[in-house]
Amino acid sequence: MTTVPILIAAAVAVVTRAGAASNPRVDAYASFVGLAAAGALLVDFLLTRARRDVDAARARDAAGLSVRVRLVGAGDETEDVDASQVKPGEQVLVEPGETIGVDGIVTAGKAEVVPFVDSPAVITKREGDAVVAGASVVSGRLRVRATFTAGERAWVRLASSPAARVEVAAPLVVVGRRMVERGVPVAALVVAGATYANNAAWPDVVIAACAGAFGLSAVAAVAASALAHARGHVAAQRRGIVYKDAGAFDVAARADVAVVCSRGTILLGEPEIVVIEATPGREVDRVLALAAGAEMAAADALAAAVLGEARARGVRPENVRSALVSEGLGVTALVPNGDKVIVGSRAFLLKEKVSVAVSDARVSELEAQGRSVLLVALGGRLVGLLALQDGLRPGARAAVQRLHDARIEPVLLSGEARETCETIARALDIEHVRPEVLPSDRGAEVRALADGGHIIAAIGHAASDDGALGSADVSVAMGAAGSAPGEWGVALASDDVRDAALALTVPRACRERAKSAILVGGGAQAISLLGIAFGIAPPVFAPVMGVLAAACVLAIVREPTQTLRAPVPSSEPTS
Ligand SMILES: Nc1ncnc2c1ncn2[C@@H]1O[C@H](COP(=O)(O)OP(=O)(O)OP(=O)(O)O)[C@@H](O)[C@H]1O
Ligand SMILES: [Zn+2]
Repeated sequence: MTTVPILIAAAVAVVTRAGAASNPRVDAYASFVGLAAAGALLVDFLLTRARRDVDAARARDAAGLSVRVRLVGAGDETEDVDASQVKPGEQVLVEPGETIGVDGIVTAGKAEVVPFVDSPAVITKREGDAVVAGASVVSGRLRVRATFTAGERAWVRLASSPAARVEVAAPLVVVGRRMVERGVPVAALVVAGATYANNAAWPDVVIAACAGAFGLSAVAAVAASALAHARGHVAAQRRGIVYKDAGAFDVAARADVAVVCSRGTILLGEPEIVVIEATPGREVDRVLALAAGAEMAAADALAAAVLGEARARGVRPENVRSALVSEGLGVTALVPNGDKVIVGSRAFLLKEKVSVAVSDARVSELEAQGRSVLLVALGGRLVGLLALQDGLRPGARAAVQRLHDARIEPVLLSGEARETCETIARALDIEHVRPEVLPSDRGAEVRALADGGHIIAAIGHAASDDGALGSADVSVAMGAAGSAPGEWGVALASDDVRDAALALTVPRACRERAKSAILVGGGAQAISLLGIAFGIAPPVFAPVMGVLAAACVLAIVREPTQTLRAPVPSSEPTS
């Protein structure tokens, strides 16, 4: 973008000097050529130097993945090979102290794993979980079936092919680059036309056109915006955040609403029974026995809590048959004498035509404390209730704060009762809740949020929250890095909701800085173009402005944002 005008201007300078009637302005031509060449070289040097941190980080990432792995052969014997030689579908064994060399799904074993290179966390991985190359086993042993290998591994996928890099393929950068490419000839023509209209001699016209087309400011602006994207991507990767492609990075950067799925995302997903009550004339143990009998058919966290409580109290679950689970509502079953037992939400009991009015006040009270209430009915009558309390996950509050700071509106989406949801939301400083949404309705609920012209991100777990994740503009799937991509725009190697927030706020901050750089550089380009076209500024104004603009835009994108630099506490109080 800068070389052609310099070469043309140099040719003009040489020709006019050699000309019989030597042009008195040839010195001015020469100084433009000299300054333009020096400016272009200087800016190129500055850009290369500014990129060094990104290049170094990527080289480190790639190096961290070149490890030896134990490939499992046909007869279960293992063979030491280079990680890059493993093919998708093959299995590797990973033992304590070893790095997992491929992305994959755990097929056997259980281990404590550092989920990604440089991660401060240790999380448990077991059969069915996804792991990402670069993770390492602390204790235990894993067998992993490779999903992605060599240059397709999550950690290096976007860096290994130059065209796929976020800083090359990000829409903002692509548009900037195109504007520069198309703008240069236009600028040359405009300046040539304006100068010619002023009756200037032909060498003056050409030199002015070259100065007008000398797009150093614009080139620097686009390079700086690309650098902002590259830095954002590297910084996110340092937190175990994997973007599917540059497009996902861009949508994450533009999302202004984050739908947060509650259980397992901001709640621990380990509810405990804190209250069991029986209606007059009934026994608490009987209520628990009935609930536990029915819950044997359910497989979620609430069911696990009920069964755990029964076991802890030595209560034998009622012997039930024909159990029927209604997702997001409750369970029904038949006790031996044929009476129907119903365990579930207030809405579920109403649907099953059980009168719950007597418990309304108590249910509200418990829900106002943020508890989930399960009502228990037998033979069409309410017999008792259970209340469960789930803790907030470490970092939930910090994650919400981060979203607010980045002007991303968090929305809590949950199957829980309104009161319960609002209490949890209040504890986290979330204003908007979408309570009592059945799992099958979550996709529609997410789409409805997008109707206001918002760009919606959803944060949750791949298995339990796929309804919400699948309908968002960009989905952040926790703990999913290494699994088959294509499904989720963003996959986290960690299971930390703070990283989920960073997956949105980091690209957003980078995109903002990239935009500022384009504005500043573009503005400088316009000023030098107009100044030269109207004969207000001499041609050398263009390279001088270009160097200044380059210094400015590099400063704009240099500092990592606070979100990137702030040390993340490894734990915070959970209540
Ligand atoms: N196993 C169960 N037994 C009885 N009732 C249940 C059960 N599972 C869910 N429910 C009822 O359905 C409501 C919503 O549950 P759902 O599974 O949709 O949400 P959740 O898993 O509690 O949390 P999240 O909002 O993150 O999805 C619960 O509050 C409860 O009343
Ligand atoms: Zn807000």
